Amino acid sequence: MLSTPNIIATSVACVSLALAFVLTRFCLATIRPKDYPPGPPTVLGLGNLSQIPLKQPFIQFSKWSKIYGDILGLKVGPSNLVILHNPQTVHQLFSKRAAHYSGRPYSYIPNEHVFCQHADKHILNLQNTPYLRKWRAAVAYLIGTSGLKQVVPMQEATAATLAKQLLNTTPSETLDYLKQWALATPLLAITGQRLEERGKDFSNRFFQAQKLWLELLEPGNAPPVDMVPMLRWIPERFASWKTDARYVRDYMFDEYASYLESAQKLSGKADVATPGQNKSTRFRCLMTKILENEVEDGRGKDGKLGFSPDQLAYLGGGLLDAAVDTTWASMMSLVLYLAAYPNVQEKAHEEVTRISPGQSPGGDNLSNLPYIGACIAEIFRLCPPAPNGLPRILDRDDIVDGYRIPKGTTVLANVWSIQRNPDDYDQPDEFIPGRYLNHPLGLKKGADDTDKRATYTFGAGRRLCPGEAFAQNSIVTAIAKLLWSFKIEPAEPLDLNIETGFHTGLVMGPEPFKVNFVLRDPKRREDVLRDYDVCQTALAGFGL
Ligand code: HEM
Repeated sequence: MLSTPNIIATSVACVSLALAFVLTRFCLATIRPKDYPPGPPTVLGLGNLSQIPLKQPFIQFSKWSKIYGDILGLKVGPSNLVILHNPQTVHQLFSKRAAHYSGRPYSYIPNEHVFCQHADKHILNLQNTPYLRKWRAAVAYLIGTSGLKQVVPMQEATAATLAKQLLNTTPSETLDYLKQWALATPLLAITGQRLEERGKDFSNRFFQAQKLWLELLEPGNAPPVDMVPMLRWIPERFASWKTDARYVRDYMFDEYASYLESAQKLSGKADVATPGQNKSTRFRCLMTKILENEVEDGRGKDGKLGFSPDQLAYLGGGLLDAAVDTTWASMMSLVLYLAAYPNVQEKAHEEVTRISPGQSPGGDNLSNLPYIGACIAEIFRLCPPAPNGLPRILDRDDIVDGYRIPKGTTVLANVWSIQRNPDDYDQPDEFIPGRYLNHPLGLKKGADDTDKRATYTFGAGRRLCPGEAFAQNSIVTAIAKLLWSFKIEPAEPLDLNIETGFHTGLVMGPEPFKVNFVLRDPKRREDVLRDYDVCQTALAGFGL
């Protein structure tokens, strides 16, 4: 029999041994694995964690890629992080090997404190499963190039509302109107709700939830609960991330349900009889269409596209959340650059007045604006709202260009760096929209275009953003109407420097700036108001 002191000594020794084992295992896991892609030397216990800047890490990744190569391997504590810096590898992994590179990494806070019982329904968290394919099939048809026609009047109406609001604004209010516009368009198209009817409280709650949500998702803001599980047990009064997560969860829970409710109401509505048209003009938002199973060639009628009410609520809510901040950031960058480059703005204005001399542009005219399209493409290249894209998780061991990438590695594409590569783009740091008129991918003469895309701002492969065409149309419509009526003038010196003039975070956009929207001609005030009325009448024709 052991005496009490011996039992205590043995227990202490066992616990110490167990702790030493866990610690050693942890430290060994922070060392670069064999044949892993090269990167800066690691520190025992931390890997490269202490060397990765929290602000705009993509700039440091880009610098490292010049030293260690296009496939950069880092250790974030015990986890593996691989960052791709060339389009061919992005294509090879995200498109050709999509079966293994299309899941999203697990993260404790979103899963256990935000999505909770709905973790298997939110697009941000969907893994590479048959449900992801069903989700994307329903959405791709409705907001892809072919399904977008019905949304055009909504995009025109929210753009006309923005122009009307900018008639009576101060430079400090401008960005707020752009923000409301970025929410109004997808809110109407996806959920059938009009922002005017939901009011300021809803809009405040929406943007507060987005802000907290993006902060929670941004590495370094919340404590590293994925790496140090003990931190999960800290009580809420010492862990503000728990309060923030609750705010976001409640927003999703309440508002996603309200989106479903309005979609259901629209589903029950009778057709609207519009004089001179024998076809139904009743408006059905994207969620209503899915509810009615009205998808390409009746594919939905056999039940394959059926979604449960909770699934549909999270489909619409997740889609809306993904649409707003990204579009707002792109629109702000575009306004910022047009104000800073008056020559480019003049050329874009001339293009709009050429195709629509007497009235604010709309309808088919909007698909005939190559220079404005080039300005937007150039903004996507220079100021991608997600400079590192969204992370993918590798679901098996893989060999890439001779390097071994272990299962469970998080893989990112450094979009910012890829789109500023001097081998591909002339004067890559300059705002030169004309490059997209000279070459469909904006590439310089002689650059290899194999497996390259015009932009990586919307990602690549199986998880490519399904809202690309929707965002593009919304921005063209709004900027064309604004440039037709207004001149955008700086109200203060503008900072275009990515390190000082742009905020960091999961969605990157310009720091607040001030510009004036000056009417090009006092007579245009009437035109703006008339355009607003025309667009409102068009909405009424859809029963809205
Ligand atoms: C300029 C505006 C936008 C930008 C820059 C943008 C960018 C992105 C990026 C980088 C991704 C990740 C892609 C990947 O993993 O490869 C993404 C995903 C997504 N985007 Fe967008 N997006 C924009 C607008 C929109 C809009 C308007 C919608 C909806 C109407 C939308 C819906 C989504 C959805 C649902 C996903 C998740 C797809 C998935 O995980 O399978 N986005 N977006």
